[in-house]
Amino acid sequence: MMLKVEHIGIAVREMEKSKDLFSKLFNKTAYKEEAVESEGVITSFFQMGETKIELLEASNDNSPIAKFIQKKGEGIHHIAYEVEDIELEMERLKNEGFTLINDKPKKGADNKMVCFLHPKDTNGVLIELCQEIRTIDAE
Ligand SMILES: CC[C@H](C(=O)O)C(=O)SCCNC(=O)CCNC(=O)[C@H](O)C(C)(C)COP(=O)(O)OP(=O)(O)OC[C@H]1O[C@@H](n2cnc3c(N)ncnc32)[C@H](O)[C@@H]1OP(=O)(O)O
Ligand SMILES: [Co+2]
Repeated sequence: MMLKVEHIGIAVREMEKSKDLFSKLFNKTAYKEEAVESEGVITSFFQMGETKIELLEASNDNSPIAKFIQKKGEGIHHIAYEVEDIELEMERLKNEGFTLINDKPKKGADNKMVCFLHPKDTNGVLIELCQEIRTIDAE
């Protein structure tokens, strides 16, 4: 079951410049900056009540963020939903006919396991599912 919008991902060219911009806009600083090598991204998170804004800069030319910005420019990249049990949700969505981009959950940022649904099945919106990594899961 999808619990809430966990974060909205925004693709940016220059993290420092965008962090300053969003810090001014939100009147608060990012609570975390984290590189996710496997995704070719550097992320910065702003807590916005129940949800977050995730800024994403490409850390290499093969990054999906580099390709996105090259094609569409900076802007909203994805919507992430928090789920209770990511494997169960992936199974449900696969049975509903959605295309899973990764067939197993993978380590994301901010202590989450994540998976993505292809935007061709979701009205052109890249959807990310995330489940908090609970210590028991990590053992
Ligand atoms: C995991 C760390 C962090 C976290 O929160 O924990 C992140 O969020 S990391 C975020 C970056 N990682 C990803 O986005 C992984 C999932 N994305 C992908 O696998 C690709 O970007 C994919 C498959 C969505 C597109 O890759 P492809 O090589 O096929 O690129 P194309 O430009 O050819 O795109 C094909 C088609 O999809 C449209 N597209 C691409 N990206 C998006 C997007 N973000 N939102 C909406 N639509 C998107 C693109 O326009 C093409 O459509 P077409 O009609 O053919 O032009
Ligand atoms: Co994300």
